[in-house]
Amino acid sequence: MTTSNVILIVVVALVVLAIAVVAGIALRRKRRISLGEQDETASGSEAVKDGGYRAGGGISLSSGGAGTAAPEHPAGDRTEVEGQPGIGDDAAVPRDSARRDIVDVPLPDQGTAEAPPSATAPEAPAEPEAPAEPETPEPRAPERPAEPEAPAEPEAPARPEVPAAPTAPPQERVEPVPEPEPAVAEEIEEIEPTTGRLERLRGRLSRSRSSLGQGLLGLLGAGDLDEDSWEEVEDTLLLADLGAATTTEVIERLRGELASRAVRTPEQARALLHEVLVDALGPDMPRSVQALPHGDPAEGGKPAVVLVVGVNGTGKTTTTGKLARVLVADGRKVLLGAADTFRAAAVEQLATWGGRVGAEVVKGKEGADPASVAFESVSRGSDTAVDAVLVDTAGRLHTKTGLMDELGKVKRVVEKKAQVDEVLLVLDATTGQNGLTQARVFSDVVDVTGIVLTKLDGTAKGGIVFQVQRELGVPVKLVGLGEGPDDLAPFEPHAFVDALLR
Ligand SMILES: Nc1nc2c(ncn2[C@@H]2O[C@H](COP(=O)(O)OP(=O)(O)OP(=O)(O)O)[C@@H](O)[C@H]2O)c(=O)[nH]1
Repeated sequence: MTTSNVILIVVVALVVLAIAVVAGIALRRKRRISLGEQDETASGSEAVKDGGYRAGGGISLSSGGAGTAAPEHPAGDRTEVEGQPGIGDDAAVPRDSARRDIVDVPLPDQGTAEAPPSATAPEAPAEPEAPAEPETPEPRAPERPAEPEAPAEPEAPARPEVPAAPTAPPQERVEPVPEPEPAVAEEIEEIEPTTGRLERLRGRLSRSRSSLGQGLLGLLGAGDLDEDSWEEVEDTLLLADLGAATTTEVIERLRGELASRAVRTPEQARALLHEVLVDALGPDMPRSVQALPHGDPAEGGKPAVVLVVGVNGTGKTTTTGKLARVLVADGRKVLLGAADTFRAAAVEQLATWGGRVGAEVVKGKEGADPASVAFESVSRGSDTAVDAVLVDTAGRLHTKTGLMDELGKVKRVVEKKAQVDEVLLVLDATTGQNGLTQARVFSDVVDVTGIVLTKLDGTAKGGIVFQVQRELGVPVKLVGLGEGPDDLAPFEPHAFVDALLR
């Protein structure tokens, strides 16, 4: 072999080696996204919006449409339908798959005497059948025995929903409620304007902001994103309670967009993250609270009816009181129905809220039938031409079939008198996944139309907002950000994400 041949072979070998090295680097670059270098000229990036928590308006109020229907589910799939979902449990089950419907479980009680809506209402004849269970709810603890899960065959037809004759009373038996006391004319407090509340309360989200917002920005802005980094992003989202399905969706979008948009700077990453998170919050979902009357009540219009439901201690009474303040601040006349008859203190608590804004409160005796209190509240509200009747119901464990049936009955009885415009489910954001399980059961029983997520000021898991909407297909309409009387804010996806990423 000549010297020139040897040189040729060496040169060829070096060229092949160089090609291999260049190809390897190129491949590796493709898998990594570098955000470390400043590259202001990178194309496709959008101007970074200032991350201010700006709530454009106050709490949006509207009149209910004809019949209150649960909103369409925004996601194609619904995950984790039974029990406690686990991390990584993303088996998709269609939302409309068969589910146990608690409303359809017939109650054994057969009494049908309607509570007279007012002293002048005609006496309702009681049906001869004896009630199979006491109508009066027992005190909260111990709960009354749960009714059988499955309907007993022979009892199914014994409870028609439609009265036999036009003059017949509603089929639900409700007990009379004493005449309501006139509103206590206390000094009416000054109420904070509803506009800009999210801005004012932004700091209350600091725990979620540091764990979710800052955590994500730290990861995305730190530099090269390899597989380990993406796993950390995933963990951050899961720990903030976004849920498996939303987490997967967010990560897939982030990966795709980061690659295709040539995002290079932390600011660009922040803008992208903002966009992806807002989109995951369904910014177009209807979020106005349907608490405005149908026509002018002074001229025969009907008041709006809002039911406030949820498990014990989530903040129902507080939210009812806060919402009353929002309405009064909007110049509305409000009546509060204290249908939480389990706990005398709850009635007094609501009466205090009512007194502070000059709203009449309809109360039942402790242990009275909550359906009759709700019915009387709506009757009284119509008679006194209020704009909105807000009915606070007792906290009930979603696992207690009897209590859930009772809630279904409250709604059905109210519907004999007026359309229920809004059913607000109050969820405690600090309870995480358990809140979702509750939400599903309540949705089945009373067609929840809006979520109020309370105690967001006390949790690092603000991501529950994403999951709750996805799972239920019901918009979060209001958020509770403190115990103060005006610490209730409208939920606005843009402002919320701004606050998280600031
Ligand atoms: N930090 C914080 N506390 C809240 C919020 N909303 C309600 N709370 C507190 O939660 C506690 C329970 O509130 P309630 O309104 O009594 O709850 P409830 O659901 O009516 O309770 P039950 O009638 O027992 O079912 C009270 O101490 C409230 O001040 C909130 O947004 N943030």
